[in-house]
Amino acid sequence: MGEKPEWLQQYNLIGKIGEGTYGLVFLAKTKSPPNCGKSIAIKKFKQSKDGDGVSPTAIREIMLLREITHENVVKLVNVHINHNDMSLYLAFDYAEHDLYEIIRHHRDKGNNMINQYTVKSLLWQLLNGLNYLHSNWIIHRDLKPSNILVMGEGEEHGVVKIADFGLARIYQAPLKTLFDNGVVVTIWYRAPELLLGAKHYTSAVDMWAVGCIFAELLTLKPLFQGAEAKSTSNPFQLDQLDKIFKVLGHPTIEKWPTLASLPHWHNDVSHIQGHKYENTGLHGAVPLSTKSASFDLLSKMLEYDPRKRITAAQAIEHDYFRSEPLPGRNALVPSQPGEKVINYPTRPVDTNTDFEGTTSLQPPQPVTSGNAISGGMPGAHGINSRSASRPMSMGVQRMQSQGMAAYNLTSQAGMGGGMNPGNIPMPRGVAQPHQQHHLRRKDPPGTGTGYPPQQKSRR
Ligand SMILES: Nc1ncnc2c1ncn2[C@@H]1O[C@H](COP(=O)(O)OP(=O)(O)OP(=O)(O)O)[C@@H](O)[C@H]1O
Repeated sequence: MGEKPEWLQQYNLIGKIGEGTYGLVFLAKTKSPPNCGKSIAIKKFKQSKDGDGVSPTAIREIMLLREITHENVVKLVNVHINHNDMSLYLAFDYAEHDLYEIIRHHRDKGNNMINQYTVKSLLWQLLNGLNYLHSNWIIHRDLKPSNILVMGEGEEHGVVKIADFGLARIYQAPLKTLFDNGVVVTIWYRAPELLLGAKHYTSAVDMWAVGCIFAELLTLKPLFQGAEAKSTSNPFQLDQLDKIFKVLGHPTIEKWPTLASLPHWHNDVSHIQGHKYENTGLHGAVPLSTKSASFDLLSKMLEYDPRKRITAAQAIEHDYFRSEPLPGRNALVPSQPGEKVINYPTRPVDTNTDFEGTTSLQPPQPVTSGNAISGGMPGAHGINSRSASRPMSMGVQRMQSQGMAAYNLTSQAGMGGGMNPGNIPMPRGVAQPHQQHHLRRKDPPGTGTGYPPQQKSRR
């Protein structure tokens, strides 16, 4: 194990909490005031095989991410670059839960459905955060249940935080390279225009993913669970399209005029255009009345033509959110008086893994302090079944990290080994337009949205 980097000395490293596309995620606690004992999630980004460092483009993007401040977007609190190997560490506010685990918890309890109030509150806050990101010209591009975090006990209990935003752009540059590694990423939430070969991402791809997640919250099952084709440099995923068409029917040129210009629409004519899909309909896949506001909203999120797909700004104004039960800030409170509070499992922590990813860090220790952790950490003595069956076990292999060109940090004034965003205020309470700190990029008008007034009392 190497020397503990100097910047890390401000934290007590507790252990590993997860592993994703870009690297490992650790739980740490701040040592000194004012936030002594506060839980922090530190992401260590993988090095490329060549040991390349952080690219100038990545640095620029990260500088922008530091300015993101919204109640429904996870806060990037610190950036560290390890000069020895030019590896990158991002420190985020810690969230105890995520939608992947919440959905799994309900499924494991015998398909015990998530209550309507919780579904609506989770969805509204997800859209609220997304509206903020889109307003700042940030497209997430990899929205899925494990990237949608929910705060544990404390002042922000039950508040949704979007994670991993902007990272796809830093590490995945052009769409094509996503597939060049010959490994597989989750495609269940991928929009049809991307599956059909569209070269550019628009914010509509995120809205498609939200539609898939909405349906999954309602049914506890992924809506379009395609089998991923491996080792292809081609984003065309026939099985995933097949799953979509089985539910929604074929897209047509009449309804989606630019369809004909998408490369893969022509590539496999016999499969794509020739196949007949019988008895299709979204109503068969979700337990919603076709006349309900929820069905209307879901259909608008799963609109084939990305230009007609509902935007986040439009969605938060939809009638679904204006009818009972109204959405609230704490999505995890019981929806009815007398209803039982659900104790979602806390994240297990592997205390045997250090920042190098392998060595024994310290003897296993109970983790009880800190404001974001509730009810102890059942997995504090090693990874338990919860993390063992993270998305990897859903048959999804991980994409390897992209190479990062070496970057001479000394040329960047003020970018030392530790870069604290400093005094960006974190809004407390429900995000209001005036509380949102927009990025330097140009903001379109009318972008911020608070809860509808009648919802403010709900906790
Ligand atoms: N700020 C955070 N607080 C608590 N847990 C987090 C935080 N950010 C990420 N995690 C958790 O760490 C784990 C790994 O996250 P990561 O984003 O690296 O991968 P992923 O979302 O599972 O997959 P991918 O990176 O491939 O999209 C997930 O369980 C995720 O919910």
